Amino acid sequence: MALTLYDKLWQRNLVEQQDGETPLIYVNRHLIHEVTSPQAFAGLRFHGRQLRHPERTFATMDHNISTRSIAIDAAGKSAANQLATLEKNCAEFGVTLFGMGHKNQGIVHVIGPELGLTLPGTVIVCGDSHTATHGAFGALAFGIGTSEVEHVFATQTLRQNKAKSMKIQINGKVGDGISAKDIILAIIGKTGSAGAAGHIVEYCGEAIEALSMEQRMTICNMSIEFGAKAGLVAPDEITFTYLEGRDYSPKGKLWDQAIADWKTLKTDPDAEFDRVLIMEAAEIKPQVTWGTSLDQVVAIDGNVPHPDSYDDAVEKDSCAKALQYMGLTAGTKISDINISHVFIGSCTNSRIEDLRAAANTIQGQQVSKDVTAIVVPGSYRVKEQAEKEGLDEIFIEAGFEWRLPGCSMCLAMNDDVLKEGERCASTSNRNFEGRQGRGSRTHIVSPELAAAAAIAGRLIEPALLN
Ligand SMILES: CC(C)[C@H](C(=O)O)[C@@H](O)C(=O)O
Ligand code: SF4
Repeated sequence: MALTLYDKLWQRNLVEQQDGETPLIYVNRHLIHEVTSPQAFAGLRFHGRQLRHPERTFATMDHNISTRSIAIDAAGKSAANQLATLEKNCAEFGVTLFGMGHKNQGIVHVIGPELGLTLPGTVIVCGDSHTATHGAFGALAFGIGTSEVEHVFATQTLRQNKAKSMKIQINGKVGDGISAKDIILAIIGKTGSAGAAGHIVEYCGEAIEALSMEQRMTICNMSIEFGAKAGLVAPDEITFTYLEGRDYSPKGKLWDQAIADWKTLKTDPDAEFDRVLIMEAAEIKPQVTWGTSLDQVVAIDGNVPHPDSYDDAVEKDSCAKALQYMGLTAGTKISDINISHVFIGSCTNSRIEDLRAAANTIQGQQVSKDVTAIVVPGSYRVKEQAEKEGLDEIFIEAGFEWRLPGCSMCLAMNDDVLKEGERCASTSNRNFEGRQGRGSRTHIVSPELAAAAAIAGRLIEPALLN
């Protein structure tokens, strides 16, 4: 029988499947952070259990750390408490921790791939919804709840039903200046924010194959934002080149064996998907979200929609509510929307290529006097690389703040918080009400568009900046 990539991943990681029971799958790598692990460790302690395979779990501090200082208490007491708890738990249970200022520290979904912890064919879980990011390597990767984190700690397995499959094929080549972020936002605009609910999405087609690993991660990262359980891209030469020589990648003979195995990880030509969506790359323009869900998105040359432009009563209503929350009037040109803040960061767009793209956009120009702009690298390794290339200086000279790695203003769990009514062009992945601070207004965009907006003080197509 012809199999999809997902079928193959499922088969190779299935431990046990009994009639009438939820199947059990093996977990190769378990990533944890300070927010969703404390109760799971407490559960282990309560039951007097150990980790089944402590060497398969890796911890980092990312969500509520300060981006100004590596002091553990720099972002407040409750953050410090959570971070100290993670430190204590990792020491007690024998888990490798990349803590404050460690050279491997960073956002969990940035460090997994860059350390070579994320490998094709494996199952990777984390108590975090953007675990889908790692699917860019042809790994089955998804977020789990805290009680599941405890289950994985204790057994290195997970109870899981097989999901449905969906193929999203992007034909042809994207136009100049179109980024991976624009592709995924255009997909979500087309499907709606529950468009892939319950499905594992495989992204394919010429436009996807042409993407670098970092760009593929941007796409897979946002799979969860239209309801997908996980996203996948079949591993290829681009994947292998990226992984070769990374700290935890296989070496020597094992590397050769791994490559031979990974080459089999692709959907068979006649395999069938439960759903298929086909789009043309050439039709995708730079995207901007105008509302409070990811499918409330238009092209940069478009206008803020009117509630009456929707036939569906629920959509009409959510458009009206979003306009009110966002302080926008229907019909306004997107490029007439002024912004007060720019955030370049998050597990969607804080890797070296994102920072290069943003730096390249602003070269020689100054951040608007009405805008506060921050750049938060995704990890210490990204930060180090960026500084080696002089990107930090380009940002600082233009008037950006160059911060320490972390989740930062993606969800404002630390002290990088917007005030009520402040409007941010953000490279992160969620524009929900209050996401970047109570009453804050978020426009999700690519790194290029965020950088251009910082200079112009308004949402603008990067190509029109000069
Ligand atoms: C804190 C964590 C549970 C959460 C998630 O699961 O996604 C966060 O990373 C987010 O992006 O909202
Ligand atoms: S950067 Fe944002 S989306 Fe990613 S893990 Fe952190 S809070 Fe979640």
